Amino acid sequence: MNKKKATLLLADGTVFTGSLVGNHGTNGGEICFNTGMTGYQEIYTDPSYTGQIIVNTTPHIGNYGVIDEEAESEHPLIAGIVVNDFSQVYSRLDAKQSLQEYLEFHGITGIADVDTRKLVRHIRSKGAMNAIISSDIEDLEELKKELAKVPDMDGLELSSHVSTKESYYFGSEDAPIKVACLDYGIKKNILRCLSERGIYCKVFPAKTSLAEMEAWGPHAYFLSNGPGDPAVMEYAVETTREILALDKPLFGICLGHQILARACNVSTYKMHHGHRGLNHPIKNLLSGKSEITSQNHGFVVNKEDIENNPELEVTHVHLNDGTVAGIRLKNKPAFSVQYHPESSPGPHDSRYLFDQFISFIQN
Ligand SMILES: NC(=O)CC[C@H](N)C(=O)O
Repeated sequence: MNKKKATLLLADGTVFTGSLVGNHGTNGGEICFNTGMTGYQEIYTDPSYTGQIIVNTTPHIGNYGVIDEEAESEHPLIAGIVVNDFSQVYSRLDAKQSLQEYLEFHGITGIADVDTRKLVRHIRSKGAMNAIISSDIEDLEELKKELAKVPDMDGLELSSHVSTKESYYFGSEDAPIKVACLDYGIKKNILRCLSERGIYCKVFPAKTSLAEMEAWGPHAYFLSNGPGDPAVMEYAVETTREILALDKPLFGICLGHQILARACNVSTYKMHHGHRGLNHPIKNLLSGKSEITSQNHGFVVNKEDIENNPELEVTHVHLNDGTVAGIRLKNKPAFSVQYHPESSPGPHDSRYLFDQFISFIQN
């Protein structure tokens, strides 16, 4: 097969060449890598990756095609993909489409035949940075100019752009518990995990006022995952403070965890290259048990700020680097985790957190 050439240029000037996959074009974003061996479709459709170029460390991508049920949102919002061995053919009876067709349909540009081990080692040592993929522009000077236009993830607010425009319902209307979910870029599997446990969800746009959500009469609140920098989401922090004042149960995942922390005057900061994969070890400090978790974050909450805050407690730590992976409020039914108990993809070790949320609501 005749492959069209593509170029990947990193902000520090490093160049990789390979072949085009997906739609032809030029697109930039923050480059990051995910170490999961499965789940490319869920990863590409997770709204938290908006504006990011994803490098899959697992070499074989596309081999099982795509299937509607595995999309975590309606459209992939990623800025591109970088893979080693891209499979144009797929082997799965249920698959609807090839990954090539899917990426083309959604206008996503990617590059294959890249030495992804070398690239990942580079990102690991140099840290997160912007990059650009192009199948159209070969001139590096011209590509550098395009790359310079790509915004920095540090200080970027994206949630309000990816959030639902209108509120909607998820789950059974007859379910006994009503939870208001603030959509900062919510993954579908979170809604499935909640509704499977007897929760009727109403998903609200990121900037909905507390009064509008309270008018529905929810028993509890949920703060979703999402893209961008939590430090520039003052609107979400304000609403979260108002929710906390109600004393209703509150659960936050990933970006939602960072927002809850910020609402308690805890700062957040950008990590060197983040945590993205399906086998991140976490220790639950309350039970003493470890969990293998699914993760996708580039920002993290400040541990010292939590330790200096008498209202807060660190409940989970990341065993690779000691960063905070979970917190709770000591005097309120509010808690959050930096990782993904809904996984999809990933192990199900942390699903108990949804049950914990239910028990907070029932008590
Ligand atoms: N998955 C998420 O919610 C990501 C949160 C945030 N955008 C980060 O990168 O840290």
